[in-house]
Amino acid sequence: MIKNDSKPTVISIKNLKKSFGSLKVLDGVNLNIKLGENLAVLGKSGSGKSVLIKIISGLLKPDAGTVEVLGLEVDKISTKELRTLRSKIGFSFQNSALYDSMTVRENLAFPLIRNKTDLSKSEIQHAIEEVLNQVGLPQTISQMPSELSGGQRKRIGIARTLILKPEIMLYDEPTAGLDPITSSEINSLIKKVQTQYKTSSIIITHDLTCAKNTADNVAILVNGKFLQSGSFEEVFKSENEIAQSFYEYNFINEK
Ligand SMILES: Nc1ncnc2c1ncn2[C@@H]1O[C@H](COP(=O)(O)OP(=O)(O)OP(=O)(O)O)[C@@H](O)[C@H]1O
Repeated sequence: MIKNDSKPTVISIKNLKKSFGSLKVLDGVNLNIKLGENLAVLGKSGSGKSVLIKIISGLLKPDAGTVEVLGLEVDKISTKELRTLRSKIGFSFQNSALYDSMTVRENLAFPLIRNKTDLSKSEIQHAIEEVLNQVGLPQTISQMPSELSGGQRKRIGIARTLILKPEIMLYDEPTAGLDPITSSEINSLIKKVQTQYKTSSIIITHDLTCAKNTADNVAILVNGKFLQSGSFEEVFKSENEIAQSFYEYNFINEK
C-alpha cells in the first residue's frame, strides 16, 4: 500500500480486534500510514470505521493487537501521555462540532486557550486570522455558526483543529450532506492541509470522489478486515467484486 518506504510510519496497526459482545467489528485489521500520507477508509455503514478511529484516538480499547500512533501504543500509555498525544490529532467531525453560542473567533480561540494558556491576546488573534485565511474564510470572523453555510461550518470546524497544528488529521465523512461543488472545495482543502500543515490523515468516507481526490491510498473495510488497499486506481481497477460494487454505486467526479 505504501509507496515511499523511507518515510517514518505515523500510525501502525497490527492484527487489531474489537468486538462488542458477540458482534465482531474489527477482526484482524492491519494498517500503516506514513508521514504525510492521506488514507481514505471506505466501508459500508456499520463496518467499523468509527470504531477504528476511536481506537486510534484512545477513546476505545482494542481487545487484541497493537495500535501505535506517533510511536506510542495508545492503549498502554498514561492518561497524561494520551492527552498530549490527542493534542497532536485533529478531528473533523461530521457535524463540525462548533459551539453555537460562540462567534467564529471565539470558537477558534477556544482550543488555543484550553491547550496553550501561555499565548497572549495578540498571538491568539494572529493565529485565528492565519487559520481563517488558510481555510479561505477571513470574512466570517465575527459571525455565529448559525449564519454560516454547511460548507463554511465544515471549514471552520477544520480550522478549529488546524489552529493547534496537528500532526494527524482524522476526517469523519468530510463531504457528507454537502453538494458536489462544496464537496469539491472541502476535498481541495483536505489536500491543502496535507501539503501546508504536513499532516498525515485518515479520511472516512462513502464518497469515492472524495477518496479519489484527497487520498494517496484507499482501503476498504469489510467483515472486520481491510479487503483491498492501495492507490485508488489499484483498488478500483481490480476485479474484486466488493470493490467493483462500491464503484458502481458511486458517481465519480473528476477533479
Ligand atoms: N460502544 C459500542 N457498543 C456497542 N456496539 C458498538 C459500539 N460502538 C460501535 N458499535 C457497533 O459496532 C459496529 C460498527 O460501528 P461503527 O460506528 O464503527 O460503523 P461505521 O462503519 O462507522 O458506520 P457508519 O458509516 O454508519 O458511520 C456497529 O454495529 C455498531 O452498532
